[in-house]
Amino acid sequence: MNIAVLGASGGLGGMTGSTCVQVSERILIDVGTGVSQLLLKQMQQVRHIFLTHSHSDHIACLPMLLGNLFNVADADEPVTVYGSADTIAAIQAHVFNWVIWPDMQELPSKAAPLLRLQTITAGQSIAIDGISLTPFATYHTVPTFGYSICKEQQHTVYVADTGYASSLVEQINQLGVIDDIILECSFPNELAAVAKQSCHLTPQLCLQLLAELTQPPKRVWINHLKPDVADEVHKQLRQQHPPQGWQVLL
Ligand SMILES: Nc1ncnc2c1ncn2[C@@H]1O[C@@H]2COP(=O)(O)O[C@H]2[C@H]1O
Repeated sequence: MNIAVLGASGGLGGMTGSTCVQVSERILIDVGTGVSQLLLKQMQQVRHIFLTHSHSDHIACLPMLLGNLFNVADADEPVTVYGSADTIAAIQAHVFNWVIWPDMQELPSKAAPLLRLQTITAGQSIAIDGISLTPFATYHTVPTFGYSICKEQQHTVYVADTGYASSLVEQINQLGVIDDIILECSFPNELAAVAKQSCHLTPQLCLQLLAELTQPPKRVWINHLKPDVADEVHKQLRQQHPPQGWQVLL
């Protein structure tokens, strides 16, 4: 996998920070607390941020990351934040509202802003620096995108937060040959009811989803374990064996 998962936890207090995936020096998916793995100079290189959804474990550090870009990004090379219409509307209303954080779409000036918010739709590919990112809908409590990422002849699918749904299986089956899939597994099997209610996966549901993929991914990476139940999820993942195995991202 030629992509760095800087934050693989589904919350706070885990082995790593919360969700942040570095696709390249300039491209991130989500800005959870895992972004703090980057040095200041590395943060200042980021210009494209793809959001999966509006939950705070995925956007918590977005305002402060933009703060670090204030003196380096400019109208010639602004920061673009991409997301579904729902996600963009949520961060506009609840983050960049001058109360939680200044609206950086108006700074340093409305004419030449630091930040652009760009709505994207499922199936719409965005190409940046030879890398293509295509969102698809997952099954979660708020509208959520996973991303199909094609980079250097490698196809990685970052599934993001999701529960089990046959519609998700169909979506992934349409993505073609997958080298690496990054799948969430938030709760242990005995919390299946909580997983169902909050639209997340358990080890059993991960196995079921993988078994239903028509072209099995070459490698499976698991993330987004909830910190308070992570030990049990680890144990259950070790006891179950999809054909290609799976690795838990820390
Ligand atoms: N009924 C529920 N619906 C949604 N989220 C819930 C519920 N119960 C607990 N939660 C927690 O709230 C969290 C919100 O972020 P997540 O979706 O990552 O994970 C969710 C769960 O850990």
